[in-house]
Amino acid sequence: MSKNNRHYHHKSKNNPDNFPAQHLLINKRLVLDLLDLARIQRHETVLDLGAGKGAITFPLAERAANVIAVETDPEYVSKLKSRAEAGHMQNVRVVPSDILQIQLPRREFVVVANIPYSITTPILGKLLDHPAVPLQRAVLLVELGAAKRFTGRLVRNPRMLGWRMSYEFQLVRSVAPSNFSPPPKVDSAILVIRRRKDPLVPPKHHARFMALAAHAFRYPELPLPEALSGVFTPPQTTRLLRQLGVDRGFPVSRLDEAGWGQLFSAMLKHVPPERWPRTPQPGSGKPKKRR
Ligand SMILES: C[S@@+](CC[C@H](N)C(=O)[O-])C[C@H]1O[C@@H](n2cnc3c(N)ncnc32)[C@H](O)[C@@H]1O
Repeated sequence: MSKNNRHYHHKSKNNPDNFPAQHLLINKRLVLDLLDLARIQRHETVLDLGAGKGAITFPLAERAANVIAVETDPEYVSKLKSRAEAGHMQNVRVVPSDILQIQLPRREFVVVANIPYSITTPILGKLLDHPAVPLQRAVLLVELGAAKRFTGRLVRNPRMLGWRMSYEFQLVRSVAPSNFSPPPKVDSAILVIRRRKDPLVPPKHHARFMALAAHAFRYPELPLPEALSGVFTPPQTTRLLRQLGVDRGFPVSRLDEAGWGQLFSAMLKHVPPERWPRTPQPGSGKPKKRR
């Protein structure tokens, strides 16, 4: 082992905080369940984000055309590489990078991963913020609390709403800490994310929809008419509420994705563009210094 490797060995094993969230999967049945849920097809490219020693990577390689295993811990990276070489698995590519820095495939891909829980939202953001990213499905192990938030009936933030307009989220089941080594302190869950065949917002209008959602969620507790004030006129709001089948006190956070789809189409159709909420331009929030 080189000096460098020894250093990392020491870092990752004796001081796990340097590589957080190294809770490796030890239940092979659970790995197979994840692969079954992902319905991998022979021609597909699959990403394993936070590949560890390859508990998911190598079973994936038996089913998919290409597997991209992303891992930052150099000790695990070299383990992954030697295992792929020893098994003559030419369809496994090990990418020694931070998940948040990688370039995602330009062609359709799937993700199956036991991700580092500490960066769950940034990972989902990378995968789901831009509908042009060709993610088809993701089967993820995440913290149970996070899975509940992503699948809950109430949506209180525009980013999550944006994701849910293009993807369906399903909490399949909870997973006990005993399935990992070392066991995490929290319960986990299998979260499945599937791209909608018909997105509720056409990708070309995504930025416009996000501006409307940001406007409406300024105060997530507000009833719908107040949340939409400044966009729809009072008579338009009355018609919209009737169309959605809700009353004037209905909180904006309770509107479901289909309701948001209707609301957004109504805006495009009936509201003149000068009243559509604008996405703030970078830097536009700060007043310019006077010379
Ligand atoms: C929960 S473990 C899962 C390991 C393996 N997939 C398994 O199930 O046994 C998460 C892995 O992600 C790696 N990791 C943590 N942060 C990362 C990051 N920002 N980019 C890439 N890998 C990361 C850790 O080193 C760890 O191996």
